[in-house]
Amino acid sequence: MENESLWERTAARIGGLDEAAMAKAEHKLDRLTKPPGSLGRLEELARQLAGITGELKPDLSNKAVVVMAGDHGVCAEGVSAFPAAVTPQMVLNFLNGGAAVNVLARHVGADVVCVDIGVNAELNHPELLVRKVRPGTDNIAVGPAMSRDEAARAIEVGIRIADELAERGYRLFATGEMGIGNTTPSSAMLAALTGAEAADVVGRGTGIGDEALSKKRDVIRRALDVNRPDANDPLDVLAKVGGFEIAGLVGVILGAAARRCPVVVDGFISSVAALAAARIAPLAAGYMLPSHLSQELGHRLLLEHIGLRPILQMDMRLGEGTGAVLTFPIVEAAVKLMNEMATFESAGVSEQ
Ligand SMILES: O=C(O)c1ccc[n+]([C@@H]2O[C@H](COP(=O)([O-])O)[C@@H](O)[C@H]2O)c1
Ligand SMILES: Cc1cc2nc[nH]c2cc1C
Repeated sequence: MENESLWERTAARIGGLDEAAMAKAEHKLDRLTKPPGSLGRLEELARQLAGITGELKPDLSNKAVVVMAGDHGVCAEGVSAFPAAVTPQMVLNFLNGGAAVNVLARHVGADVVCVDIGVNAELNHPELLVRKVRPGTDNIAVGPAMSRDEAARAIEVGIRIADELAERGYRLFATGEMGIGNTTPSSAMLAALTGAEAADVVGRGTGIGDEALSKKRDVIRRALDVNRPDANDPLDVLAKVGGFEIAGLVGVILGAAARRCPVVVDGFISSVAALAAARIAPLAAGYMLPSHLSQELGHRLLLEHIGLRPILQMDMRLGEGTGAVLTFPIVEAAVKLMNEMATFESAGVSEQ
């Protein structure tokens, strides 16, 4: 429709997985020199990647992790173990290549794309994508994080970045984020979207103690009470109790799915973005690849709601896209196995 915005048009463009390519992948996997199904989740991944890309041999070697950074007004309530000033400091760390995600990205041959979508500082660096919607959200404990229009704009920032990266040849994406305080809006969104009890989905984030944890639970209850987000309207939930980097990642996921590119979903915050993306466009879930199970309380439940089964369990809870980047080699290995292994016929191995 002509009057539809970019995010609505993008969501509408997302199609189902390519069933014919998945059937071909299944047939191919069953001809390889191994007992049927014996490569377990790797076979599942190979099939899904065929369904996503429509190819049995997709070239996924150009990989990027998009790290969206934003600040949160709710930090004023004392919900994090770290001060908000760490957000811009960590953005500079990403740009200087010194953060965990940089090390892991170098290790697996992926690029880190850092985006300022809502950091409360003026940051300049030749490699920083400055797409600031506003320097930080408002405090969700007293009112909405942002306007509906800002939420839509933040989603569209993510869509445009996925588009630009796909134009530059990137084919495999990972979600990453940085934002002191962002486990609070993430838990609020999770409770709002699923109806889960706040107490069951609020964790320790960067490592708060018992006192701050009970304050954080109270802040989330107040945020839901004051804002009354509409569970059936994901944009309303994002605007009222979300964050700019979360909305930006919704856009990255929708943009990647619309271009038939796989996107590996990182930890708790990224998974909340994935849940919101799946509520906006249910078919987008097919383009998501799981990564790890975060230690953050509520992540297991969250992944169950999206239908993602984590591949790794490393007791991580860092964010930045670290778990997703660590999963890249497994994703690439799945494609290689399907294409480089000998078949029973070619290797002269008896099947029975
Ligand atoms: O990805 C996760 O599962 C995860 C779990 C806990 C914390 N984090 C990171 O820690 C920050 C948010 O924690 P907090 O305590 O400030 O809300 C933010 O920068 C996230 O990237 C990330
Ligand atoms: C140091 C630090 C690094 C991070 N990376 C992602 N979230 C983070 C939070 C903190 C506090």
